[in-house]
Amino acid sequence: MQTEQASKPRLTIGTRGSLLALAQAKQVRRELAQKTELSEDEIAIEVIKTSGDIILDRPLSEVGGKGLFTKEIEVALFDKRIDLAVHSAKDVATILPEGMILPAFLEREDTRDAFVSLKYKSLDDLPEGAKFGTSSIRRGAQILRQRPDLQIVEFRGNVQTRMQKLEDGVAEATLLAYAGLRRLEMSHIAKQLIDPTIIPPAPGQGALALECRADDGEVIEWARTLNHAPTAAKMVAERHYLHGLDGSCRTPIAAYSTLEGNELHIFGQVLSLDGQTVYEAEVSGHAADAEEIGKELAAIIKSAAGEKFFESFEKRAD
Ligand SMILES: NCc1[nH]cc(CCC(=O)O)c1CC(=O)O
Repeated sequence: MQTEQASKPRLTIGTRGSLLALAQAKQVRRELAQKTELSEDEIAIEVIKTSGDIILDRPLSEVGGKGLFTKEIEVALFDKRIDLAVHSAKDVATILPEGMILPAFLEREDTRDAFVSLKYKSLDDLPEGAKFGTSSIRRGAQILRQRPDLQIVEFRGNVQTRMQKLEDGVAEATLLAYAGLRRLEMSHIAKQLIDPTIIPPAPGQGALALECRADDGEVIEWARTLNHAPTAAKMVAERHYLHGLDGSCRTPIAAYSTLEGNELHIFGQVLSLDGQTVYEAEVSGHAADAEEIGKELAAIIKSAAGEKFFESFEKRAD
């Protein structure tokens, strides 16, 4: 672990060490310095390795499980080695460890997935049977739904590693969160932005979540200055929807929510791994009822798909 700046910081932010995670932590430090009495050099950034960063040689769906990219950071929060964790909201499990809260969600970036390829301009443009790289079961299922002829290949690692894999011919194309590309100033590598009404993103995609100890009043107050209420309403709906479906990261689950005035709308999609079975539904309501809206969407999809459909994912070998 390394600590950047500040010999005696007033606040220590914990983050994963990827370029994307560091960019996100620095954005939070910058915004805290603008909106609170803290200055940038009073805020340290501590890099923490998570199991998701360490276990790189196995498919993500096998390593799976909740909190793969967050657990070690939460342990550091608990041990008071850090005071505030910055996460990609889509990596945060729907149930937090005892004593932790999410005091704020930052304004959401573009939620869409981006099609990235060296040779091809769009998903439709890929030749018959081409190799498509992704370790996300959601993206794999959604791609196979659109293009059953494609061959899904395992594709782990950070954005730079995945670009190298495209160069090496491991796959002809991949999908990456456009928000991540923008934060890395790499949005130019996106060849096509995917329509979220056809391929909805992962719940939480594109938003940053802050996590801290539930009894740390000062940090909660600082963190709340960064909260973006419309984003928070969408996160509440999307996270309750995911929880209602038991988002164990082994079921392909997607959601796309929008907010017009106080009217919150959420579209949910659940697929079989091969993309051949798809359940979709949508629910609208007042943003203040975000929790109920998310739960209702999960209940509708759950009853349409049936318990057996969800159990089939849990039983897959580890
Ligand atoms: N699972 C890894 C992960 N977690 C968050 C992002 C992107 C950034 C975001 O959604 O805010 C990514 C990479 C990707 O999906 O391309």
